[in-house]
Parts: sequence; structure tokens; C-alpha cells
Amino acid sequence: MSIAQASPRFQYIPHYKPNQLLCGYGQTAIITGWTVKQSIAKRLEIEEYAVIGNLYSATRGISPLLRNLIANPHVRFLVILNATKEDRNSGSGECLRDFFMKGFTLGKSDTGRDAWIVNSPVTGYIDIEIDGEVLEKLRQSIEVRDARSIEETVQTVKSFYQRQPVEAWGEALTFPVLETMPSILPGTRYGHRIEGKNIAETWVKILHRIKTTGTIRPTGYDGKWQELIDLMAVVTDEPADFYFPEPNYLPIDRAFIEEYISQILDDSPYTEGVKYTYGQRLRSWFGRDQIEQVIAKLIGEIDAASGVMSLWDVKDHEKGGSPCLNHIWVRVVDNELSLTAVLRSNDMFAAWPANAMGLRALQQHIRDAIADRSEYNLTMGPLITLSQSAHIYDDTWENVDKLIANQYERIINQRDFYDPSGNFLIEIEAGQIVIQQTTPGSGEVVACYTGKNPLKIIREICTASPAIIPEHIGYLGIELQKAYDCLKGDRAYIQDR
Ligand SMILES: O=c1ccn([C@H]2C[C@H](O)[C@@H](COP(=O)(O)O)O2)c(=O)[nH]1
Repeated sequence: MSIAQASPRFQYIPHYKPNQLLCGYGQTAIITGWTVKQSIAKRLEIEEYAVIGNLYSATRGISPLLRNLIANPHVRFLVILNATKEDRNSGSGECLRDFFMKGFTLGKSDTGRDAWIVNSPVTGYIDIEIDGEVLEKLRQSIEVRDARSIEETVQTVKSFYQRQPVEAWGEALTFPVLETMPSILPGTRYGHRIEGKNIAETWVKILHRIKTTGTIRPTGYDGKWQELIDLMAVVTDEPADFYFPEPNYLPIDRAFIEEYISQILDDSPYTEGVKYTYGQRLRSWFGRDQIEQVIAKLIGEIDAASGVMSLWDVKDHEKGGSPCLNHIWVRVVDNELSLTAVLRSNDMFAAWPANAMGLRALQQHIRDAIADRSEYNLTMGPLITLSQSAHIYDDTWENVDKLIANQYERIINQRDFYDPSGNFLIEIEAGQIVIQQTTPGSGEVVACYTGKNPLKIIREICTASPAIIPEHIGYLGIELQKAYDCLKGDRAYIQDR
């Protein structure tokens, strides 16, 4: 038996997101950004740090982080690690440092909620429920250092530990957290198809579908999400230089995408603390360049149904943080190249737009490489993503509601009256309602329905063409009822009059 140890002088109590934090007995909090926190923890003694945690997003992550620091006033030192491309993209570490250096101001969040806004070029929110004076005291009481590498982080933490223990800066305090609850419509859980012309508009439709019909479940990250299973998004016409709406309601901009595309297209060496990059999985992880493989495959056999790239390694089960993007297929039909990607888990609010644009860039790269190296001058077909867990985290629900309120109706009401199930021409002939179904393009007749009972005819049409779009079948119902009334009243019927 070992001799009982004296109880530690400082003990970190994680009130918010407890399962995401590594807690210790020191006075230094370590914010690792996107770097894996274990890669720091394994180089330190537990007495040397108070807590180690990631900070992925400034809008969502800073508030719970500061709440925890206020509840643990023995934390007097903070090290912010800014080591990866993802950190630069998200700006979360920069924003946290700006909170301590430049302070915060009363303002409104994107969704119009009162909030403390960090004085920073990176947007960062702090819950208004937290007392401003306490936040100010926290700012004055903590010594903050930046670090660019794991090594620098470890050295800084150790140097703080060498100092004498410092008194807590105040009483431990907690402040109330407001919960936002969604209202949910009934709907199917498994298998959804959502189509749009570009990534931005498809995104709004996806968010609407999940937000209105998704199942609310606990996440693995101390919170909730709303999700649908197997959501397929078909983007038909994303332009080569990407469509960014004005004003831009996407969570990303052109500068971000330029950086992000290289994470999908380019190889990168293994780096400690970085779990994976998609480019690395595609270009070198399995000892082959899979992007080059599918280019060569299609040039040799343009009809091949084996243009497959795999990002999932069977060893991924043995570690946390496995790639979300698992599988990519490319396929040429009618001289157009489509790309389909399968994602095991997909944050549809914060990550899908970047995932989709990155994949679109890969699709373009493959098309262009085939055109450069062969006779095939393919056009760009649709980009299709299939997200198994298509989810929205609870800390973004408010933003999603606001976005849907501002954008969804306008997008859904851009009607082109195009239905892949075709058109329906309605007439009355010899005491019967006669409906001809034609192809959407050339208008060739493909089927004919006759009868007197509108409901029976509608059922026949739905049985034969179950993918008919909902608004179209509603329209047909109205027209058939009008035809029926004319038939009964012995009046002439003309469609759409
Ligand atoms: O390219 C990516 C990488 C990550 N995620 C999201 C999905 C999950 O919300 C979270 C990963 O969590 P795990 O499934 O690894 O626990 O990040 C994406 O949507 N796309």
C-alpha cells in the first residue's frame, strides 16, 4: 500500500463540458485549440496543470471556457496553443487571447441575442448571463501566454509551475445557462434526399430539414444535437469559383476555403497532435496516391464503376478522432463526372459547407486532370454527399433558426416547375378525366391515366411515380377536382384556367 497522499491544494471542478477536459491539480489552464489534448498531457505531471481542453470555435467555445475559469479562480495562468491550420482558420485561440488583451463590449450576437462581444477581429461571444464585472476581474487576474508548438506549451507550463503557488483571485462563481429548445415536426428519421443548385442554398434546405424533423439526442460531447440519419445532398450547379451569397450567410468565406481545399487535395506529413488530414489519407496514408489512381482508372476505363477512394483505416477503431469523411466515389455518365462522398458523422451547420466546397474542388481537380491527360473533356456533374449522422449541435440552434427565418422561404420559393417525374396534361374526353404523363424534356407521352374519381387517379399516379414532388401532386389534386366538377356540371374543362 502506498502512503496516503496529502489532498491536492488546487482541484479543478469542470462545471461545463466536463467530459471534454483533462483536469489536474495546478494553476495553469492549457487551451490546445485543435491539437489533441493528450499530446500535451502525456508530457506533464498532473500537478503542473489545472486543466487541458480544446477550443474549436470562438462563437461557441469561449463562453463555457470562461464560465469554467470563473468557477475555478485558483487558475492564474493560461497558455493558448495555436499550432495548426485549423486554429488559424477558426481564429478561436486568437479571439481568446484578445479577450484577455483587449476586453469585451456589450453587443448583439448574429441571432440578435444580447451578448458580450470580444474586442477582436474574430467574432467571439460570451453569454450575457455572466456578470461583466466578474469577467473584467478574470481578465485582470490571469497571466496569458501564447505557444506555437507542443514543446513551447510544455515549457511554458513548467515555468509557471516553478513559481510559488498564487492565491485564488476571488470566490468560485457560476451563472445561469439559458436553454434553447427546438419545436419539432413529425417526419422520417432515415434516408433524406435534398437537392439544390448550389452549396449555399442546399445548406439552408438541409438545416431546415434537420431542424424541423431531426431527433434530439445527447452527443458524445456533453451537449445535445438534433440529427437525421443518412441525409443525401445533391448539389447540381455549384460554379467553379464557388457561390457565396451576398451578404454571405455561410459560416465560411473565400479566404477560408482557399486554405481548406489544400487539406483535401494536398498531402501533408504526419504531425503529432493532428489526428489526420483528408489530403494525407488520399495521397499517401495507404502508400498510394488514391486521387492519381482514380484519374488513371477513369482515363483507362471511362465507364468504370470502381473510381473509389477510401479514407477509413481499419486501425481507426483503435483511437479516438477518426476521419469523418470516409469514402469518395467518382463516376462518369453521359460525359459528366459526378462525385459522391460518404461521411460517417457530419456537423451540418459548422462543417458541411466547407466539406462540400473542398469535395467540389477535388471533383474539379479530377475532371481537369482527365481533360489534360486524355481525350475526355467531361462536364462537371453533381456533387453528392451522404452524411450518416447529419446533425446540428445545440449551441448553434439559435443561429440555425435565424438563418431559416431569413433565407429558407426565399430559397424554397424559387420555383422552376421542373419535376424529374415529368408533366401531366389533363383533359375531359368521352365522359372521363384523361391524364397523359410526359417526359420533362421533350414532352413524349409515357403513361396515361383515366377515370372519374380524382382521389383514385391521384393514388394511381403516386403509386406509379412515388418520387413526384409534393407541390406538384398538390397541384394535380386541385386540377383533378376542377376537372371532376366540370364533368359533373357538364362544363368544358381547360387545365390551369
Ligand atoms: O470534416 C469534418 C470533420 C468533422 N466533422 C464533425 C462531425 C462531428 O460533429 C465532429 C467529429 O466528432 P467525432 O464523430 O469524431 O466524435 O466533427 C465534420 O462534420 N466534418
